[in-house]
Amino acid sequence: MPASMFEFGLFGRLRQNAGPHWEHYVAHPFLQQLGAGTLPEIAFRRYLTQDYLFLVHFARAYALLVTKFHTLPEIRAAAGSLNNIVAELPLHVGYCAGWGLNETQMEREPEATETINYTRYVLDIGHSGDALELLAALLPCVAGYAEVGLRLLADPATVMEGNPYASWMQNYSDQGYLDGVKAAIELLDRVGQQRGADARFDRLSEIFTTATRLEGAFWQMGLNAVENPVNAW
Ligand SMILES: Cc1ncc(C[n+]2csc(CCO)c2C)c(N)n1
Repeated sequence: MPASMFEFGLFGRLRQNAGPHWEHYVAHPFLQQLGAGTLPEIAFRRYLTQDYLFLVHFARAYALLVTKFHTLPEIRAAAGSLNNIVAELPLHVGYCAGWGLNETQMEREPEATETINYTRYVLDIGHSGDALELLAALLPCVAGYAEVGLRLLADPATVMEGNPYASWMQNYSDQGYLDGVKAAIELLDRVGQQRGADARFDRLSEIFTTATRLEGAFWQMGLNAVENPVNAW
């Protein structure tokens, strides 16, 4: 995927306006350790079990987006993303199975405050705003992980061989996933043109930047489990 995918259009402007919060998200120390293969397993387990719960609520947010559209191409695009999220879950279930955790146990894991903050924020934007505001809340998640995956693969400090997190990295640089991201960025542009994004940019940017900050906090939640394993499991 060319870098221009992330740098132009409405997404590019929102990303740019998020400034250091975006950089903190896509180059977080959690990711540097993950790429090097040195991330403590407890940090990754904390992240991944919470991400399972996160994705369940994110699927709900995409279902909400479907209801906000009135044309079949848009409905198809939102439903496609919903399907992609559901498709992402086997990766989580597979990792957790390796640690003796089955899906029922994952469902029962108490939600961390970081998970509640992020998912309920997005759902609140979805309930109180229109499709464009909801897309601004969803895009840091959808497109940010593509940037994360591509950066990790391009980083000379990344080690693939023997890295227990290699399949996680591959998942987010897979061509099928990147095609979905391109479609999501284009959908944001189209909906933005229809619904007056220029006049609403400040509010859209506030939403996008808040979701970006919540992504940074989500990685940090994983790292915090190293210092505080009592609350981690
Ligand atoms: C905290 C958190 N943020 C982003 C993603 C990545 N992600 C979630 S839904 C989705 C769309 C599927 O096309 C993507 C890429 C994640 N797993 N966890």
